[in-house]
Amino acid sequence: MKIPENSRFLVYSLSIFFCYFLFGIVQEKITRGRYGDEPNEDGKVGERFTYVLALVWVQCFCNFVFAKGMLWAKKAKKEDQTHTGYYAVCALTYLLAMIASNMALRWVPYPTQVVGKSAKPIPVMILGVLIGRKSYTWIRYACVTTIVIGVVLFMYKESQIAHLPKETTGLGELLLFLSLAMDGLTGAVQERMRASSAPTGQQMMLAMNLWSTIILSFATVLSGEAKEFLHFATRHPELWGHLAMLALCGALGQLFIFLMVAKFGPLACSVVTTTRKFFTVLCSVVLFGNVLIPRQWFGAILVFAALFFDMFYGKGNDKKAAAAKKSEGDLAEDKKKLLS
Ligand SMILES: Nc1ncnc2c1ncn2[C@@H]1O[C@H](COP(=O)(O)OP(=O)(O)O)[C@@H](O)[C@H]1O
Repeated sequence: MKIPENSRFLVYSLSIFFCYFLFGIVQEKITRGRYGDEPNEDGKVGERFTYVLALVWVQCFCNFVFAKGMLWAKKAKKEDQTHTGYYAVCALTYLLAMIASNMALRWVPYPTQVVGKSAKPIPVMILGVLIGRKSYTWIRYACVTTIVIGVVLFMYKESQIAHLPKETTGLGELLLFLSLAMDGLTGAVQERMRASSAPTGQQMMLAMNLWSTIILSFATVLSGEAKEFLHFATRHPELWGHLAMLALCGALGQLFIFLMVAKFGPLACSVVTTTRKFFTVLCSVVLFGNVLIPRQWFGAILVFAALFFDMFYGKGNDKKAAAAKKSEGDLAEDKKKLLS
């Protein structure tokens, strides 16, 4: 049965929202919770889990196994012809983006990191044009920029930031910038894959996680984190249950991310993941009856207006822009042939 494009977009988006909502809860449990009942130096009971590289390794490995299982159960119509170099580069930029944004948390507070990362669609769009050879109309540029401005206005919280110590080394901001640049590069390489060999979501998921697992295996073993992680898991076996939950939500969420990237492109995917954070906060505002300040109302209106406008006017125009770019290219080619 052929599912209409709009319904498919909605199903993928809602699945991403749902899986990453659960993923966030389990991730918080692992990284902010305490394991065991031994008293600690900080006076609190229990040990904290601090093995970020190992945690990402587990996720990438499980995602790889999940994608392999999916492709085993239902073979793709054609072999994946994508250049291996694309996958290796993409896995590296994707990992660097994740590591940089995690490291930034040492210097900037969590709300700042979330607000900073909300700008993701902008580098994805710019590098998509500069490196990924994509073209967009001015309507799409305007809508995506408006969505990002709206989300930032909505999410920014002065109160939480004002209470933090003002040690502005600029390193946290630099890492956030680096992370955004890496997100942009990941999107740009994915655009090239789509244009050259159009792999399916499952094929992309399989290859990218294979490369990520390989890169991270070196990193976790060489840094000594693999050993420490295994000791921690042996001391606190309940961690395995939490990791299994995290891996399941993460693999399902990532499947829909890759289906979205393969079918609708990395820009659409980054808009969905960015608005996901906005909708999560909006839902909690509605559920807990929190009051919005005028700036947040304005931000929310901007997001909705730009999403609707883009839905009706953004898409068809991208095709026109691509066609215009192609005919410009053809014209230049004809001219060259005539002159030679
Ligand atoms: N274009 C993409 N390619 C591969 N994975 C992606 C892409 N976009 C998002 N993801 C995955 O989805 C997760 C959630 O994305 P997102 O909600 O934007 O969070 P973050 O701000 O941490 O990047 C990322 O950690 C990453 O694993």
